[in-house]
Amino acid sequence: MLLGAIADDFTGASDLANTLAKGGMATMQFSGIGQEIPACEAGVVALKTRSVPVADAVAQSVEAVKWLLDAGCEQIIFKYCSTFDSTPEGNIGPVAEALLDLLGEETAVVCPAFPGAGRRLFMGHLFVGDRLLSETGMRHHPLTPMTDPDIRRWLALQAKYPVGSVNLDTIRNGGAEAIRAALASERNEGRRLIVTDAVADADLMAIGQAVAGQRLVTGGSGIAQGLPANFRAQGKLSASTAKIPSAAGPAIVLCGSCSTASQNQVAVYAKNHPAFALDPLALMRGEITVGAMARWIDEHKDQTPIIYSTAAPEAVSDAQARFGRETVSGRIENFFARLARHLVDTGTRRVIVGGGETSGAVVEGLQLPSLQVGHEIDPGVPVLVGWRNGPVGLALKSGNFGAPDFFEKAVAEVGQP
Ligand SMILES: Nc1ncnc2c1ncn2[C@@H]1O[C@H](COP(=O)(O)OP(=O)(O)OP(=O)(O)O)[C@@H](O)[C@H]1O
Ligand SMILES: O=C(O)[C@@H](O)C(=O)CO
Repeated sequence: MLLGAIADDFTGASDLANTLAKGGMATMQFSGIGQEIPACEAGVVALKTRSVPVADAVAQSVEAVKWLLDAGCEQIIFKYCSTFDSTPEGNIGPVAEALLDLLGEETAVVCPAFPGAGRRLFMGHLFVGDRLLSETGMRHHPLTPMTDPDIRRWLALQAKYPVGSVNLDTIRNGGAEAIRAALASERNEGRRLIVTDAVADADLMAIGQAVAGQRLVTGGSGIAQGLPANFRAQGKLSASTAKIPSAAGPAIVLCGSCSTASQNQVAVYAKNHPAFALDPLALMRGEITVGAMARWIDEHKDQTPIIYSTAAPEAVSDAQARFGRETVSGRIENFFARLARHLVDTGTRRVIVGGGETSGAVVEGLQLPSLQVGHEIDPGVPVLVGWRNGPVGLALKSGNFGAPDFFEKAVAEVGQP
């Protein structure tokens, strides 16, 4: 393995794995660490550290990076959300600093930009589409409300070392060489985490070139766009990547995401497929069992049904107020995980999941330690293949990613070699 990465959630991991695979690296996604490592050039460890206490996030991240270094990785990516999901305490700053210390590096770029998904960083300010981050729904995120679009200021709250920046003028006027000089100048001023602008893929390619040989790079999946070329230039990549195995058989769509994009995607898919709305209140009362759900799915399996807990914000708040946020989330995630395991053990071979936490629960429920990464379905969402009594095809969709017809496309593409 040449390039190793840790991602702070599961859909984020497959987003990054997708970028590396598109860049021509044979890429694997790992659920946690410690498993046997199949032959690959890039490996992305999916963690669930976005919203855990700072000390846990740091400890898990350091442990995972040590594992990647033992596997031979020359460069490490710390992948976080393209909307910089974090609180004034962390976890992005403290994890990045712990990794700088571990790797013996003085600086690392900080670049959440992902222009393909509308996330652009200009003069240190993060935009989603044409709005500043703090003017989008992210302002009201239940766990990581993003109330300041100035990533330099937000990161400075979390970081113990001074924060620096490289702006777009430098990138556009001088390319990789100017970026390297600007990073060196920031380092000489004692600034260690360097917020680096990028509004287009070409900016990310230039930054990628500039950070060749640096041990740590941090950002959204966009920051990885320029990295495979560095390894290719050194003749380290194999010319051909192995095809992923096909996974033929019944498919199921499971959506636990309540994002605006997911609500629309569920509505579009439900027009042409059997759809079961999982009522959290009925689930809490024990009125819905995995067995009964599986029987309903079996009756409709020829039409690839969708099971979703996706609901409008008022319904989500109502369920949370009655039972507590953690309890409801945990019950729904646990239900999806057990359902997925039951279905896969009884013949389902393709599983499409909406939502980062939901995806983490399902992959852990299916006990899939390693996933091969195939082609892209929509920006940031690749086809994956794991192994549980044979190949299992998957797509793990981040809440806000994907076109309105994402689920239909995923059903058509997941399982294809
Ligand atoms: N109807 C509901 N009421 C209360 N909680 C719900 C409901 N439906 C889903 N949830 C919970 O909300 C959370 C949704 O998080 P998840 O990460 O899966 O989606 P997301 O936040 O849209 O995706 P991402 O993290 O990729 O942006 C899960 O913990 C899920 O169990
Ligand atoms: O970067 C993103 O937006 C996604 O990969 C993600 O992390 C969603 O949770």
